[in-house]
Amino acid sequence: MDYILTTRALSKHYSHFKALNGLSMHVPKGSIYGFVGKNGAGKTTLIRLICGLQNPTSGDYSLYNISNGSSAILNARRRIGAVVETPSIYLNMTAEENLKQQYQILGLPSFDGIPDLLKLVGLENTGKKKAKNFSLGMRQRLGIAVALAGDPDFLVLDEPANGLDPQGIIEIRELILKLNHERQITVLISSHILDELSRLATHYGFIDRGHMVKEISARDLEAACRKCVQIKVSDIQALSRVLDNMGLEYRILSESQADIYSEINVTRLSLALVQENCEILSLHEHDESLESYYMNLLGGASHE
Ligand SMILES: Nc1ncnc2c1ncn2[C@@H]1O[C@H](COP(=O)(O)OP(=O)(O)OP(=O)(O)O)[C@@H](O)[C@H]1O
Repeated sequence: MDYILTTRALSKHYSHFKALNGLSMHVPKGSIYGFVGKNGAGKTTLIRLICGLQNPTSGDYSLYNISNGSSAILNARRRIGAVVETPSIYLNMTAEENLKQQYQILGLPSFDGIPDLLKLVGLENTGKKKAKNFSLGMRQRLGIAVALAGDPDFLVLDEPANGLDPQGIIEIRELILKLNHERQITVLISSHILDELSRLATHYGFIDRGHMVKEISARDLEAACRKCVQIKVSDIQALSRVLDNMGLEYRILSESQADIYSEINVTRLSLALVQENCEILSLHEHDESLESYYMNLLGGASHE
């Protein structure tokens, strides 16, 4: 797989405190990577390191396969657009003035791209309105427009939905999806709002106390979180025959247990099993959402 960002044993210590502790991370090209962790887990620290705002204590990382030890890392970083903590915008300026300012900072030859950029983030009709009079969602979108000024192919967003109202959250989500689908921009989003992330992310990295607990694709996570009915019976072969006859999808786990993935009619199933002299010993629904998957992971991590 082609990776935009990889880190190897990346650590950042503040005196004796390990904000990042041997972090290993892989952001695939074209992905929307949900970087998940509770407050203080080290998400912003990782972002600050890859943006070159701080140096690692040990370990290393690569952007576009260029190691942070190489002088070419400066060029690789130019391909990143980032909104870290709060959007870098001037509140006394309009959206257009903010973008002009950023174009000048980047030394871009003309302002021709600005109207398109304003349209892309849905701020084309804000005219003379200054950013201080924008809603939080509009400020966040302006911050993203500023981050997009250099035409990056890797966008890094630190908690982009923080403090936004439901409408603002939807607008940011749609913008991120558009950038990813239409412009092939790889996106790294740090967040602890799992429900929102689950609508976007193609990959996840779960971080706890500066350490990567698990990286998993959304597809694999969905399979791991798949809803099913867990059943325990006295005769697994009889169960298998009945489920085959009913055309249901299932997986045998042991001599007495199986997971049934299709929706079942419990009465019909139990009547059919009675015919086969097979007893149901237990039956319950298993639904592991992203939230509980995460809680289970962290529960596991805290006992390491
Ligand atoms: N300059 C610093 N000096 C000392 N400790 C720091 C410094 N910067 C960050 N930390 C600590 O490192 C830890 C990780 O911080 P970081 O900001 O990366 O967490 P985070 O996962 O982004 O959480 P949040 O969502 O709260 O921003 C925190 O405990 C924080 O207090």
